[in-house]
Amino acid sequence: MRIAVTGKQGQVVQSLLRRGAETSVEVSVVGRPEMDLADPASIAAAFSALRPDVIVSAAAYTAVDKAESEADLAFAVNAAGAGAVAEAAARIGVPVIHISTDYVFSGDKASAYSEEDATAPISVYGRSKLAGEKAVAAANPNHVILRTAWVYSPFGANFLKTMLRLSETRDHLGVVADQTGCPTSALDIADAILAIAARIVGDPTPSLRGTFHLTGSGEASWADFAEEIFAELRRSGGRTVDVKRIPTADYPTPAKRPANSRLNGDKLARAYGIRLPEWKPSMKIVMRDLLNKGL
Ligand SMILES: NC(=O)C1=CN([C@@H]2O[C@H](COP(=O)(O)OP(=O)(O)OC[C@H]3O[C@@H](n4cnc5c(N)ncnc54)[C@H](OP(=O)(O)O)[C@@H]3O)[C@@H](O)[C@H]2O)C=CC1
Ligand SMILES: Cc1cn([C@H]2C[C@H](O)[C@@H](COP(=O)(O)OP(=O)(O)O[C@H]3O[C@@H](C)C(=O)[C@@H](O)[C@H]3O)O2)c(=O)[nH]c1=O
Repeated sequence: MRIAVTGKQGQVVQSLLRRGAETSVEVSVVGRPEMDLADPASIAAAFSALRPDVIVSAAAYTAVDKAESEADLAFAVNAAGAGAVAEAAARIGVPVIHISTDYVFSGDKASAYSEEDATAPISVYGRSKLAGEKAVAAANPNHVILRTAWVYSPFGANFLKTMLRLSETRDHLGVVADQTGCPTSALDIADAILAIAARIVGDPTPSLRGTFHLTGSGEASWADFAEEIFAELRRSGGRTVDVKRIPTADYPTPAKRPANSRLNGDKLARAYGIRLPEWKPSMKIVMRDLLNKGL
């Protein structure tokens, strides 16, 4: 199977490359400077020569706070750009697997969000990603939209790596305890993408198409996540860092984040038999990878 994925250094694209190297799946990356999602003219041409079986749309403008002051760029990349990638897939007759986010929800619901729940993003990033979902669905009926959340990995920038970096200079950290979600390893996402791609290529079954939630199993607040990271750091002989559990109001940011980001993964489990592992063991795998590299 040949997969073309958008982006180069991103967490999901790097995880797919690692998994591709471990399997017989051929993963090609399509990204800047040759293909810029903010430049529609560069998108269509980028895929035809590769002749992929499936296109994975993993690149996005992901700077949640910066998006508040760069809305035009966030929408160009996450909405128009994502739509153009899905259109490129439709033109060459292949499915597109597009990655979206928990931030399409407001966070007001008391329990985990299902795919049927109403979207109501509270940030520019969330609104741009929701517009991207709609553009993808309109451009290519042969689509799988995977909403994931709180992604971490040995690659790129993420909360886990931020915590490890801060641990080098800080003994105490205030971390918000009233936002709840599902930490998700990009390596687990890559495994799921490969399994989904293998199923949909050549199988037109309608129940395999549409929007699905895909996150690590279990749940945590950002403070729980940080505490687990520092507990693992300590177990590995690293420094001790105390987490002060704080309310969101004590950590002001330009973008609002949902208080409840938990996603219910039952639909994906029913359609594909896929459920991601619990977040704690997956987190330990990623931490071991990072600590072995000396980060
Ligand atoms: N990170 C998270 O916590 C979450 C992410 N998601 C979604 O998952 C997907 C993957 O996220 P993740 O791997 O973390 O992303 P990263 O932030 O790690 O990487 C972003 C990727 O997008 C690429 N990119 C950004 N702008 C452009 C552009 N104008 N043209 C071409 N490529 C561009 C980057 O390119 P380059 O390689 O050149 O830097 C990079 O490869 C995204 O759709 C994101 O919205 C969903 C939920 C949570
Ligand atoms: C660094 C830091 C953050 N925080 C808080 C701020 C925020 O509420 C929360 C997470 O902060 P971050 O900015 O790292 O994460 P954020 O950029 O909001 O992460 C999001 O990224 C996008 C791309 C998504 O799609 C989401 O699923 C989600 O993963 O932790 C603290 O409380 N203390 C700290 O020291």
